[in-house]
Amino acid sequence: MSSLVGPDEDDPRGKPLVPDDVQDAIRTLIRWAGDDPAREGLLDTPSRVARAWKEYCLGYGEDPSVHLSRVFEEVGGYNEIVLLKDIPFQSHCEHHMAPIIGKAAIAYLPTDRVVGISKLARVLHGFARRLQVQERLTAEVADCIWSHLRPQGVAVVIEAAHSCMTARGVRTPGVGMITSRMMGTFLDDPRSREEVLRLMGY
Ligand SMILES: Nc1nc2c(ncn2[C@@H]2O[C@H](COP(=O)(O)OP(=O)(O)OP(=O)(O)O)[C@@H](O)[C@H]2O)c(=O)[nH]1
Ligand SMILES: [Zn+2]
Repeated sequence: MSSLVGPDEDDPRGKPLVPDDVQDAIRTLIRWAGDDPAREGLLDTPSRVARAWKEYCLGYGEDPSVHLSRVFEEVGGYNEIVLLKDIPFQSHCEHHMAPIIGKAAIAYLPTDRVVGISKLARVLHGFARRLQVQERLTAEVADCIWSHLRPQGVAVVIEAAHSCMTARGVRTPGVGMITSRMMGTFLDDPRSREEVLRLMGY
């Protein structure tokens, strides 16, 4: 029986098997789009597409907050903004399942503990590798850091291009969507907010 979780033991490259009904669904889509799923070039496409989608959606298999469980408390009393900016990410919009490609800036004002900076990017990717709207992605990243790190403030700004607007529909290339979520100090204190936005380059 085929399974999406285990490796394909017949395949030396260990690719996961794709269930027949998933492949059939992609064949139906190819046919509906106007091509012949039985032609040679498309024979392996259904399993490739399915595996690609499993990879785009890896976030469903993880709890991004686990990345924030390892904290460092010996930071020499550092209590200023920590900012990771220009973090590239990819997601897919839940309306069209089309790529969202952008960058994020994630900042927090620590209380008594910090996390390894790579973990902020891991949290972002954990939520981005799902079907999303940009507003929810922004909120989920900020809320996760807020509730698991308990800092004085969190600021997340995401800027992205939506392929559903550039490659189809309104077909307006070059347009960017910006979303932000400010929490704690960055929400309450205009000067902290200004400072973090300036450091982010906005
Ligand atoms: N707010 C928000 N809207 C999004 C996001 N991603 C895609 N959309 C929009 O979702 C909307 C879906 O609108 P619908 O009218 O249901 O779908 P549609 O007929 O395909 O719309 P068009 O894209 O205008 O052709 C579109 O306006 C998209 O631009 C997102 O992350 N946030
Ligand atoms: Zn879309």
